[in-house]
Amino acid sequence: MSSLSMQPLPPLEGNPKTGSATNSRRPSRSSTSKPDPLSSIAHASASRIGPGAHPTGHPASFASELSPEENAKRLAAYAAVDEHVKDYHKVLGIGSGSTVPYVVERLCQEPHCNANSDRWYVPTGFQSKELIVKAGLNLGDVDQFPNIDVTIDGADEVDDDLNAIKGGGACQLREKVLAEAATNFILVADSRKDSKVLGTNWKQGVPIEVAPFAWAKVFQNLQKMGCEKPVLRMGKMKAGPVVTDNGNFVIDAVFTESYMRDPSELLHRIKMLTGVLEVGIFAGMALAAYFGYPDGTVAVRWQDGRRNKIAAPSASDTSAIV
Ligand SMILES: O=C(CO)[C@H](O)[C@H](O)COP(=O)(O)O
Repeated sequence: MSSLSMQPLPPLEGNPKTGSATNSRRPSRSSTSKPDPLSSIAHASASRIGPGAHPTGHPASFASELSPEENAKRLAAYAAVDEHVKDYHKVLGIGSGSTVPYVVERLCQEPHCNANSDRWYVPTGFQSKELIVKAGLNLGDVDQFPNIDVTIDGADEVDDDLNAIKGGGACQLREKVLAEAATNFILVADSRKDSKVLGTNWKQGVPIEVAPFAWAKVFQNLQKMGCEKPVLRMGKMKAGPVVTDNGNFVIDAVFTESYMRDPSELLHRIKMLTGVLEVGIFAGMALAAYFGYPDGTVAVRWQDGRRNKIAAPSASDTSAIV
């Protein structure tokens, strides 16, 4: 994961105890009225939605400063938003990782920003919640919006059939719920994630979210399935394992190529292990995947096998989208 997604973010405004975000510009209700079920949600303020909002934290002139890899992520994200988000879409799912900030960035630009005042954004975890709140967008949750128009998310690797490995950021449980809830689930990534068979470039294994007390049993069962060396993912700058946004552990499990050639079967076998909450194999879920290339082009692969390429924007186009 790039440092972009790992930048420490300032705390949310709002109730410091609950961590709930509030927008001070929202009209206040009288104290006699019923509690507002949406009071913990950051409401968009027209003045905060628009080209000025930069969820990535970059100033407006950052385009020329991006590395080719970062620019590739940005182009993929922009192309996906431009092709799949329509003004009439009122609920969007926002994924996790270092590519997704560019999705939010695009959504805060003309013409997309014009639809933001009555659109709800559902995050896949802490990071995307912060992106949504900091951009001044309406924050929702999947229990309010079990049907999402479009979810756009990153990927660790995508195979020829658009099966994906996700969970490099340990968000796969919420990511899968939002992928399933979406009418259209779209992946965005740089070209390094584009592969024929899962496990070719992503060597870390399949991320598996497990109930903490069950991790050793799942570990043992993964070994019985043929995973030689499952790894309990450990925290960085923290003693002990990574704890997900849902309070669980993650095991990364490498499987042989023959397993990886049938990701659907592998997903179902792992999911059946007691103690497993979700598996970072997204089989047959994505409608399309957008891969940005360092030369400025974007390759698009579709669920039905179609492929197309979006040409690199000209210098004038690039300045227009910043
Ligand atoms: O699945 C994820 C987090 O759980 C991410 O979407 C995935 O790791 C891709 O991240 P990035 O865009 O930083 O490469």
